[in-house]
Amino acid sequence: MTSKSIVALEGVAKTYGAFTALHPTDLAIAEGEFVTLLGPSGCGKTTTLRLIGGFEQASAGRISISGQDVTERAPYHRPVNTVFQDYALFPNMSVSDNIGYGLSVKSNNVPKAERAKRVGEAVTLVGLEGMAHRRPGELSGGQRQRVAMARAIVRRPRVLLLDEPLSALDVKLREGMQVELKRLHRELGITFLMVTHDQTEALALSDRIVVMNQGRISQIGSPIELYDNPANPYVADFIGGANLVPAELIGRDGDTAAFRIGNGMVVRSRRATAMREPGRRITLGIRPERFVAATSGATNSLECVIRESLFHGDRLRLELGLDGITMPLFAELPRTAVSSPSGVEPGSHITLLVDPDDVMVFNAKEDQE
Ligand SMILES: Nc1ncnc2c1ncn2[C@@H]1O[C@H](COP(=O)(O)OP(=O)(O)OP(=O)(O)O)[C@@H](O)[C@H]1O
Repeated sequence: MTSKSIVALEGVAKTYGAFTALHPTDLAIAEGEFVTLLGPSGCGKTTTLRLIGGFEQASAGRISISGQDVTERAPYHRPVNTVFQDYALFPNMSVSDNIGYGLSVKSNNVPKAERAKRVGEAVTLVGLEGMAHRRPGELSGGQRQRVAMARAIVRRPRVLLLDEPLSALDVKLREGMQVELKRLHRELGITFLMVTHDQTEALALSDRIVVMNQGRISQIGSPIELYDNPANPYVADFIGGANLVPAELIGRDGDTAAFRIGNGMVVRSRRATAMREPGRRITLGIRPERFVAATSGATNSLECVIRESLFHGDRLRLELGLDGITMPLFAELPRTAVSSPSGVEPGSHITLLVDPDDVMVFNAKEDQE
């Protein structure tokens, strides 16, 4: 753990009987960071959060918060607080009583006047002025979410744990609350650790994202690092999406390597500087939005058959067939890039080009990561 880490996991693992939900994991989170645990259902992100919160006991390893070993401590004796997915509000208590509850319990008995002051501040911070006397049943989903946030921050934890905090909200409200979360993080200056399976949310909010896969950390990085330089095909596909195509190295010309895909088509990449051995099998990654419509025969162009075209407002998402490649490829083009309506009819042909700087190259073995 570095001196600036506020949360540190060293070799932390969790097993349930014979099943390993979290393999031995190291993770260091700096004070004030907004870190997101991201991954598909079952990858171990909630387990990691619950281990830090103290709701699960680690099977191995050590968890430190603010430099203190809390591995054996109960949730209430850790300087963290959790916002739960379902908010877990008391239905018969007012908004202000819900928010102040944590301050009034025996182990954390804050004097009444101080309690009222802190609750008032929290109510203002989350924008619930005028609603302090309502019960949760008299609030909208977004307002209930704000109560849950206020209740978690009123105890002034060093670290706020957020378990899919926006998942109960509809899409429009979610976007609004994402802005709120970001603002709260900035104003409070405390460390946020959030779990989500929504990559857009993770990209929009986080200083760093921890991408998890099958109980292991697959990559940690800033949103830009993960999008621009994914370490493996799993991250490339999970963050932003990528066409992953098996390929074979033909040779290279200076900084540009040439690969064969499908029935002999050639794709060039400038992102494979170390690869020299012709015949080497790798996986190419091309993001759908990196394709541009081109004229036939251009360098690094692919002749594709349009299988399906989906209208996305200003963009079209095309499902494409390539000779000798069984799985479909996807391209996202500006609507204006496809001039005639018949150009997107299923069965019609299109030439797509990709810049060699945008062709990612992964070792084939990394497919498993
Ligand atoms: N109490 C438990 N007993 C047995 N297995 C469990 C228990 N809790 C979690 N698991 C298993 O551990 C794995 C990781 O679960 P976890 O809840 O951390 O996943 P997750 O990535 O948060 O997924 P989700 O987004 O669905 O919540 C899953 O396969 C899950 O079935």
